[in-house]
Amino acid sequence: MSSLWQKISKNILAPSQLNGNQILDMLTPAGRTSELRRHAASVIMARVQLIAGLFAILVPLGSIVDLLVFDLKTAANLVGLRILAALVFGVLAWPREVSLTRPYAQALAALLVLLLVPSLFHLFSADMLAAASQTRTQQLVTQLYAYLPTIVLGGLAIFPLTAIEAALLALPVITLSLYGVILSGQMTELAQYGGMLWFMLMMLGVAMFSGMSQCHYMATLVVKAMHDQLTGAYTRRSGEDALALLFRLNNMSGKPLTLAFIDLDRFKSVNDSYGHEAGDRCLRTLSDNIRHALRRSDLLIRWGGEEFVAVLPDTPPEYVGSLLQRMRDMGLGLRPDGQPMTASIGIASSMEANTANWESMVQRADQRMYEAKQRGRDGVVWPDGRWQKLTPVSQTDATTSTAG
Ligand SMILES: Nc1nc2c(ncn2[C@@H]2O[C@H](COP(=O)(O)OP(=O)(O)OP(=O)(O)O)[C@@H](O)[C@H]2O)c(=O)[nH]1
Repeated sequence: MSSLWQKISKNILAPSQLNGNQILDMLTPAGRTSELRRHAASVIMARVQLIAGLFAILVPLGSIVDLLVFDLKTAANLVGLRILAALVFGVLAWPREVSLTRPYAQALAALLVLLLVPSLFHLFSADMLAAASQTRTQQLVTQLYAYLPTIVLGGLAIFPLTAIEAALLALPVITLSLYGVILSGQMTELAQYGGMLWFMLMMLGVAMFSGMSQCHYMATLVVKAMHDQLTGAYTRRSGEDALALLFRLNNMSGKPLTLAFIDLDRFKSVNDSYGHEAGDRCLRTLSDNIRHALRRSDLLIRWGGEEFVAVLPDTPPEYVGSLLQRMRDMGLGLRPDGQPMTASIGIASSMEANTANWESMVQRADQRMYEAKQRGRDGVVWPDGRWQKLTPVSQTDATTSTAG
């Protein structure tokens, strides 16, 4: 058993360089970050809408086959079912607002409806089709209808789903399909019945593997695209998206959102005197230290070269004092000459008058940071215009000893 596991880990897992956490992430969505969840939701929703749009057109067109192959009553019933299905597909394909609070649940619900429509179609038509299948052509078309749920399971393969999600979504499809088969009395012989089930499970297996590898690929891409390579903070672009979302969410719930615009002081001199590599190390240390001081719910965005924006949801400006205290206790890191790095900080709050959007918040925080520079650096300018020195001279030595 242990040699089998060794072979699997050496030949299957190792080449793809997956660690335990990544494998777990492909099995269950439990550990997904909110940004990954949001991204997966938008991919799933876009694909559901695309397929539903196609089906809304193609499903009614299939009526031609029904009218050519079956008697008028059966064909009319099938056309009725097709129109109903096309309507549901049309509703699914209709452009809609993405849920702000639960986009992932919304996407999975839409996907479940997409999967259930063909399965229900099969369930409601199976009995009627079995009774109406007299000729060879009719039997052939009926058999094709019986493969609908299997095709649906195969279609799951295009969605970035974890193994457990794919299995749970497949469960109602398989159950309805088997129920339809039993109901129609088409496949009473065990061999045929089992063969059908086996085929469905194979399709599900393929869909699970495809979904899992898409999950892994998506996670790798999202992390790479959203985070700055050097500092690990959010990139400006992904940070703006996250900030826009947090602004809306905090506004909706009436909670305050606070921004701290942080700009390293006299950073050019580090590059000029010690080189770009040393400057990069300082930026990494600064980012690590700020992130350590932040809470899990806060974001750090690298806004530009040595400028960072800390986004603090559900935080009134007066609570930012404790963040600054933590940053002060930890220090921002040391310059190559051993001196503590300092920063100028501007604070802005969503609770200030005339704060229509996040852009105006960033603009205010930026202006206040600039003001902090002009007032001597190493300090904070608050929304009420108050100026506060960040590292009192008497504490500089203590900061030096704990920093970096
Ligand atoms: N090493 C390194 N330097 C960078 C990076 N991005 C921007 N910089 C440098 O950051 C420096 C910013 O300098 P300035 O805008 O003049 O600001 P400053 O020297 O920090 O002075 P004040 O902001 O006025 O305190 C420039 O020398 C940039 O080249 C980076 O990714 N790595």
